[in-house]
Amino acid sequence: MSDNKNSEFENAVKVMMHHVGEDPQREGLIDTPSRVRKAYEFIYGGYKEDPAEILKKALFTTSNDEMVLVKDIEFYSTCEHHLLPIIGRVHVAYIPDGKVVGLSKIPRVVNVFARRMQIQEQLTEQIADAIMDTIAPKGVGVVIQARHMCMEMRGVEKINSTTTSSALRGLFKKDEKTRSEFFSLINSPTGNRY
Ligand SMILES: Nc1nc2c(ncn2[C@@H]2O[C@H](COP(=O)(O)OP(=O)(O)OP(=O)(O)O)[C@@H](O)[C@H]2O)c(=O)[nH]1
Ligand SMILES: [Zn+2]
Repeated sequence: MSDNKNSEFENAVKVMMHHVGEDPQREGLIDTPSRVRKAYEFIYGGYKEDPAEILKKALFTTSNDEMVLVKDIEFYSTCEHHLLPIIGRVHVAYIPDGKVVGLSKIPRVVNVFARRMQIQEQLTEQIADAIMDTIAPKGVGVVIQARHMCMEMRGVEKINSTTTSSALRGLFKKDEKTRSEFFSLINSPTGNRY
């Protein structure tokens, strides 16, 4: 970002601090606007990345056509209404059709979409659609379980509620057996992790 844009952002942070009753000039806050800018550049770094490009970097030919599930991918996002954290885990499964993707690319794609201003349902769908469009598998299933800080720290103040959303494509939508296999794998305990 240019110096001009950086100071524009940092001035906005000072305005916000002043608005809530702080003195942006007090010693402890002097460097805060630039820290907030750097934190935002990371937290919203997903706008600069292309999920299709990430997935295409590691596509391998296969004859395997059984379900692949990457479970418990933790993520941090922010809701587009209050810019407060959404904290949760994503489960992503797909059934290959001639191609498998490098496993690490799935959490990478989760990060790209999570590091944007989001609502949970859209995040769920974007992950499913990116995999469907780029790998062209027989089907994709994505489930997200998350906590919304805008429902905990403020607003309705419910600290124990969890929101679950799902996006099903191809066989995961059409075939009852695939869908139940997916949900039972998600719900089965991971045990000691191997
Ligand atoms: N569907 C959906 N809603 C969300 C998500 N994150 C936050 N919200 C909701 O977005 C809504 C925004 O509602 P508004 O009435 O415009 O905002 P508000 O006055 O701050 O609402 P309260 O949170 O109820 O105080 C709230 O009900 C939030 O709970 C999300 O990921 N998905
Ligand atoms: Zn919110």
